[in-house]
Amino acid sequence: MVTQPTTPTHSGSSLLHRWLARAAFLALAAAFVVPVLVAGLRGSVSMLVIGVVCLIGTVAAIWWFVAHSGVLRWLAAVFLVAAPLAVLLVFALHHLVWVAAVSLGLLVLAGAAGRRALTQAALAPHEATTPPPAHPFLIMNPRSGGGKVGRFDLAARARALGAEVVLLDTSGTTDVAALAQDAVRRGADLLGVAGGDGTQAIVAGVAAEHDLPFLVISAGTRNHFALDLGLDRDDPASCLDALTDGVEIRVDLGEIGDRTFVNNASFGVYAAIVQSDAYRADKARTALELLPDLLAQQTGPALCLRVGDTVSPAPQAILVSNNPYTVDDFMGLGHRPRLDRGRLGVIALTVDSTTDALRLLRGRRSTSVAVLAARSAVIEAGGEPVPVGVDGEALLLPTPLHCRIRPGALRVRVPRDRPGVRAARAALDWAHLGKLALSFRPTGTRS
Ligand SMILES: Nc1ncnc2c1ncn2[C@@H]1O[C@H](COP(=O)(O)OP(=O)(O)OP(=O)(O)O)[C@@H](O)[C@H]1O
Repeated sequence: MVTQPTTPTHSGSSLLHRWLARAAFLALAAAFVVPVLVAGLRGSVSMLVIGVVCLIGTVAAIWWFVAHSGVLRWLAAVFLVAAPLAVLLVFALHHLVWVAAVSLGLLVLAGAAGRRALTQAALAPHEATTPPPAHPFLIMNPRSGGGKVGRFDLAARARALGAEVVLLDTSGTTDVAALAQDAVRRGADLLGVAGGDGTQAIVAGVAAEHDLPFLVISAGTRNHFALDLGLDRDDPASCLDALTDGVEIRVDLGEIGDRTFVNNASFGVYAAIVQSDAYRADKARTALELLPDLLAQQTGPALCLRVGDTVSPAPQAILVSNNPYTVDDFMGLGHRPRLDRGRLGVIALTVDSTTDALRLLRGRRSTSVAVLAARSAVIEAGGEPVPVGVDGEALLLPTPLHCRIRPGALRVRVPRDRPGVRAARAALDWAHLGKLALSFRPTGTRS
């Protein structure tokens, strides 16, 4: 088996966000230096004094604001608001409102650049440059996504790029793990799948076992893994670019018993919802509306969830995910901004009454929902087998079931140019921004 050396690289995005951080500080400094300069050039003593006092005072106030709490922080905040107003007033009296306008513009620019820098930094995974694979092996499911393999001519395109392609015979169930293991024995140096997330998970497990890079081709219906990797879900052919112009990122894998999952394992009512047609079509609202009825009709052994010392004695639904979802919705229908945090996301629903069920519609704030992040979780059901959805595949598994995260277990080869992960608005943290501006190493590494 061949493993390629990995060379850390200054990825375009990490360079970009460090320069954005520096630009934010330059704009901030310019916002205060410009009025002082103009005052000096005009030879106005009052303007110069006010300008210098505000400049020095602002630097001190920023420090007080960042480094202290309580009254000192409040006083610093008052100064930070009052200083620009004082400068504005003095410059207005000297008919130089444009100077204040330029200053204000620079402040807005500093804030925007700073926020953008932190948002990018929060999302950009560390990329490594590795040589293109010499013997890529790809499994393609012609039935996935209603026939995307055929529609996008994926097999011919991949073969033209030097890949060995096996099309699944969907008249029966093909053992995709055995296919992948055989390819590794024959010298494959990359494994990939054009198909649903269930197939992605099985082959990703084999790739991780041999520390080989894995290629995700978004040819399924939902492509949740591809979405959270920042790949193009509308054009699966674009994923093949990774074969010729790709970089590697490392992501975590989830494990349930001896199976690998890339997205989630769902239990109880969640399992039913995840496998429903409404969910398959991404109709989150419809799936949500199913919930009260499903809870009322629920059958099967009672579940018990253990996460460290926390025990949920009788949840009706449990969702364990490879890294936590942004749970603005508790259905796990959101997305995961990072896949390399080394934590499982765990959501448990416990509903004792119809009122509770209705409260669930309020989402995360409902008292019926527990949201946790942990390295492992155990699901018990009195030793009975339970239905589980593993990356959307319906299984019946024996209990107790141990779930755990395998940090950085999977090398994923992605196209250098790709849409990327949807940005969540970052808070403007100047201390963090300062560190970013002064850093000369690539950021976005695992923490
Ligand atoms: N290993 C396999 N061998 C043969 N057929 C398979 C295999 N895995 C899945 N199939 C069949 O292929 C079809 C498509 O399944 P798959 O999960 O790949 O894609 P999908 O359902 O379109 O995507 P998603 O999982 O995102 O909803 C299903 O009818 C399934 O039964």
